[in-house]
Amino acid sequence: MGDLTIPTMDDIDIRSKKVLLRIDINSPVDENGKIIDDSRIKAHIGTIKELVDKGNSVVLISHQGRPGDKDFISLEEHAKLISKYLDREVVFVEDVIGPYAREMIKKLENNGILLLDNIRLISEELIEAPPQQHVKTFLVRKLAPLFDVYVNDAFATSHRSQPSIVGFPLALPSAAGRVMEREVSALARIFNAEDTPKIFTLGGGKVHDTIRIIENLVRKRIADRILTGGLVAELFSVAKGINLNPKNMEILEKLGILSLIPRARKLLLSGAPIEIPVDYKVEINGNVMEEPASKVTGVIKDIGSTTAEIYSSFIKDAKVVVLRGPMGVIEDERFKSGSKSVLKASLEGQGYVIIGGGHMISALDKDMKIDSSKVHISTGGGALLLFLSGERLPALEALSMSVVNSSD
Ligand SMILES: Nc1ncnc2c1ncn2[C@@H]1O[C@H](COP(=O)(O)OP(=O)(O)O)[C@@H](O)[C@H]1O
Ligand SMILES: O=C(OP(=O)(O)O)[C@H](O)COP(=O)(O)O
Repeated sequence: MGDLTIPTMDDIDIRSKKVLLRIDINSPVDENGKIIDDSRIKAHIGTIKELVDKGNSVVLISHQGRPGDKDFISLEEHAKLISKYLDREVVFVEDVIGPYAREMIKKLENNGILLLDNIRLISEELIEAPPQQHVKTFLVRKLAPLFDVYVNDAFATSHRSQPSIVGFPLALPSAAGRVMEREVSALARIFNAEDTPKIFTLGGGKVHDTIRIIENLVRKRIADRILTGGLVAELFSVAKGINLNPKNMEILEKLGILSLIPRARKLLLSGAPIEIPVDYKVEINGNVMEEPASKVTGVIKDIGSTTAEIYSSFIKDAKVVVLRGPMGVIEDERFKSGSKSVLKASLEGQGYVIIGGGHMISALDKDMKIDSSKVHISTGGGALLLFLSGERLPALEALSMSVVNSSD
């Protein structure tokens, strides 16, 4: 897979084997624990189908949420959805490494599919440690001997150095699944020096994460231009000395964003190519208005139409456009237009487009034409940005350490 030297499913003997397949079907759920978006489940169907069609028996593992959180639930509903999309039986096993799970795995016949329960029921899965340590966990020692091959298709979890991600590659012949392969090869294009200018459109609410990414992008000179939106734009506007009025400052303060001002200032003073909005769409007493950035009186909810136009013209000339995090509060239809404009310009432009993060993807309209040869919609959020900012992903490191073809 390019110069990343990661084995794919084409590089290992993977017919009529017992395969342990790590997927990421961690999905948003409602207050009753019901899955409300199953796009991550759908993404893995191709990999599962290919493995089953090659006569393998497949045991699926995934996490869902984190212990203590409302979305930390069993994978029973996930099994039903996988079964529906595959149009084959998927047996849900209410166990992970106990005798029942191991017996079910041993008994599994060719072409059979099991989904074990939430891997984070095993506390070891929450520990971040190197592969050499994780290969010694109960989780890996109990499961690895039951399999011939490990396949990791969980790109969206590849920034975690957890046992189910980094432990198994040291214990079994391993490969990247098709989702992982597609993600990495599409994203590796970003690092092609010839593909310039590269434009990063970064918005949304995870400002602490995003400033770290921007620091990496600037230090490594990866981005030719960074267009900011959402709360990220507000931070950089304040750092530039623009008065956003007390209402917006209060919101930024409550979210702990004001503490990031010194870092944002340092970036701006270093000459980083960071663009901020010249106007905003604001809400005043329930009404929507557009105001120049220097004279904001309402609560900022989106970039303004002049900013959307300027951003769109930059985007249209780019060779690579990366979009992550919406330009505004897209849950409210009235504040979706900034995100839609930059998405539309990206899809209409000549450049290669990478869209990540659940919110920006949900702003894509059904009638927006997506040319799959130049648009990559990533399953990843944090993993995507870390990869693009040049950080090494533990999942890929571990796969590159695995012994290819040792199953022969
Ligand atoms: N100006 C703004 N003020 C408050 N929240 C905003 C603003 N712009 C965007 N957001 C919020 O950011 C959230 C999405 O950000 P984030 O979780 O970082 O994106 P993603 O899910 O794509 O990774 C949305 O809930 C949206 O309402
Ligand atoms: O949803 C995920 O990450 P994301 O919110 O950054 O896309 C992955 O499933 C990783 O989950 P985690 O952040 O609980 O380790």
